Amino acid sequence: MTAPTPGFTLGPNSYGKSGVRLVHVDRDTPRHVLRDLTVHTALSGDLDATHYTGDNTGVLPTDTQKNTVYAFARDGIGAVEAFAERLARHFVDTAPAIAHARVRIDEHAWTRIGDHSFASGEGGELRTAEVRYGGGDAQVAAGVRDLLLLNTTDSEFSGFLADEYTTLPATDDRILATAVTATWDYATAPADPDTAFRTARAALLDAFADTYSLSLQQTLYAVGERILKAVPEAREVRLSLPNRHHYLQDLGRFGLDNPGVVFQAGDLPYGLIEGTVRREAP
Ligand SMILES: O=c1[nH]c(=O)c2[nH]c(=O)[nH]c2[nH]1
Repeated sequence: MTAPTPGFTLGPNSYGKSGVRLVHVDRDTPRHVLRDLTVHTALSGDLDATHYTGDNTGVLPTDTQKNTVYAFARDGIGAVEAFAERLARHFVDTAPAIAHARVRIDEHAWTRIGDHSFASGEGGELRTAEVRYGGGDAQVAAGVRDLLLLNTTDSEFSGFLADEYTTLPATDDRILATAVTATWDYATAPADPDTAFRTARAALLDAFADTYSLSLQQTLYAVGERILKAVPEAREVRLSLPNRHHYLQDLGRFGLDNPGVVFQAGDLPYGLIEGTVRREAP
């Protein structure tokens, strides 16, 4: 379809429902299982008409997309990656104008405190999944967001470039703290996405805990490499690591020493260290 006004054209576009809040209770046994998800859908395809003329023939409403999330949840959810893929395939395979679907899911953790009682997960960590489907194989990614990690020692930062604006002192012992966002793409979908997720998360934690860090960049690489080693299906890991600075407080004013005991947790600004670690073709 041609654009209504010569000289202008529609660029890439998508539409969907963001923030679909879904809570699922499995009551099959007295020990209930609680799942708490936020689902985001984004569809694209042959949608020139709605943009150019308001002809909505090909538009599957975002309200319908939201309803589909709830209807599909009635059968159970399973791994978030699998649930996202079910939805993505449905939208593309049933809506004629829709050629591509991206479904993202954030899973909110609840900690069991009884058969039907739960407490909120610590630190607000989310498990994330993202599926892109355009016919053929789905592309599946998994990850975590806001996973708070902190090492009280085994972290240095020195030897950096210094110019006339540099005031940062070199340190051979600092707190290293971050809120990890990590996403790993699967080259082939793992047979058991929950096990793959747990393996990747454990590798991430181990790498953070046992890497003697000379920079957060070095830690980023170590974490990414450890995930790729632990999960053979993972092809690439993308990491975003805010440096949650902790400032040693000068207690000399009060006649007190401070051998790495009392810190101010910084807020803004923060360093943001981001990078991708890839598996090379053999
Ligand atoms: O691990 C670090 N990497 C940096 O690039 C950086 N820059 C900075 O001021 N502190 C740090 N820490």
